[in-house]
Amino acid sequence: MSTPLSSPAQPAERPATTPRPAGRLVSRTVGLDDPGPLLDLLPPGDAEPLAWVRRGEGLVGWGRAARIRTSGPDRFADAERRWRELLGGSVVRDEVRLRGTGPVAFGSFAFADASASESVLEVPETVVGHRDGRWWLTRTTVQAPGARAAAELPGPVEAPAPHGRPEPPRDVTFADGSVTSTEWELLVAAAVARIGRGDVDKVVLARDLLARASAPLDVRSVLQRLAAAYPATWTFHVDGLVGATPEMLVRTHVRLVASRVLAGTIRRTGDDEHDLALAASLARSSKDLGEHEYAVRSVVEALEPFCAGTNVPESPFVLHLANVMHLATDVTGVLRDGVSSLRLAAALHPSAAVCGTPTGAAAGLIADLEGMDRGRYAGPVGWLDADGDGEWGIALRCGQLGDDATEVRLFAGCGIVDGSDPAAELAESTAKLVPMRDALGG
Ligand SMILES: C=C(O[C@@H]1C=C(C(=O)O)C=C[C@H]1O)C(=O)O
Repeated sequence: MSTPLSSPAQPAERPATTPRPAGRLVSRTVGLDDPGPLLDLLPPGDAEPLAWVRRGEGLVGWGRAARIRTSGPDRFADAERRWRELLGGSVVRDEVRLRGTGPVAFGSFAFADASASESVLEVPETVVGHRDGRWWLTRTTVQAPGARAAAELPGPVEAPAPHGRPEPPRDVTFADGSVTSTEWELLVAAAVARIGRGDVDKVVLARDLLARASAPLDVRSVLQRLAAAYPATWTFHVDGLVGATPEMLVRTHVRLVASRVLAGTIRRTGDDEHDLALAASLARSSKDLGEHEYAVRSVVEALEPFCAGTNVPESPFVLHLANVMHLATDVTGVLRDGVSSLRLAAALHPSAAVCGTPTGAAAGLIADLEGMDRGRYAGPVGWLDADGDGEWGIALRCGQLGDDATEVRLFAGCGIVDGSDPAAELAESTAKLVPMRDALGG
């Protein structure tokens, strides 16, 4: 957890790569009986547990077998190359052979090329996974060069057991981040003016909020609350970035690829009947449909070069979450050949859902207007396996813990198009902060 809470806009003054851990990766996966809810298995003592869970399925991990840190414009390619290097000469015994078995790396990548935040791939010592009625445990070690790997495959371990309830966050207070609400509305107005001048068609502007707790937060409690309140999302924690995202940038399994695109949002009122009427109006809103179309197009255009065919539904559906509803489109495709999920995430990032259209001009406008480093917010977060398959969500509805875990920097952003109203966008961003605020008890 080394990401600073302050947000310098200049690039990191460190080499783009750090030396990889030398040695041979040795990994073994065995089947398990139902060990209980995945998030309950995370051990209390581990300050950096790893999680990727939706509706009780997914992966959790702890302990560290290896860590890859990188930054800059080549962060995706660099991380992937070093993951491949680590796997070169590895010894893997996988007795389960499902999606997510064998050695896996959890990852989180910075939004911007120039970000001061590092991007990471974390290879845990222990992973417990659950999918389609099966459970498994993977143990991974990186052995010193020259060790006799076959003789040292990690042996069977005790089945993991649920731990007691983690301490909930206490006395959390919230303060403005880089800009106040009023200042942010002015930034939105400035963005609308730039759209009016024809500089961009759409730009996604974000703001941050600082949460402070009176004692270090137990991230397991935040994860459990998020997962309970937002079951349709992917609840994640990687290297201090914790959240529950509804948006799947890209998921691959063998040659199938899928992406869930979200753009176009309306707040929920809590009154079901009224919310249904709002959902219908969202599905007819030309502003939201236009904003959504930009996002879908950016994903399809980025995927097409890798696909033998894609399937794009003609119109979006409305995804209902506890705090907001989104226009959503599930894009699917068949991949041409062995392209990894991380390579695809790199090609899709940043989609118009979190950056804008056209991408380059929107990214420039974000850098000009936002006045903060997004860190790993709105970057890809997820996991990949030894075959390159994996799941990469967009890190939304999340916060970055500070070094001592008493501070969390929360983020939320909104797509701005011609005619966007600053007050309405501020209200939308406030609604998008609700999952993390509630999980922190605020
Ligand atoms: C940028 C965020 O959300 C994105 C923007 C949306 C919008 O503007 O309608 C909807 C979903 C996400 O793609 C965020 O939650 O911070």
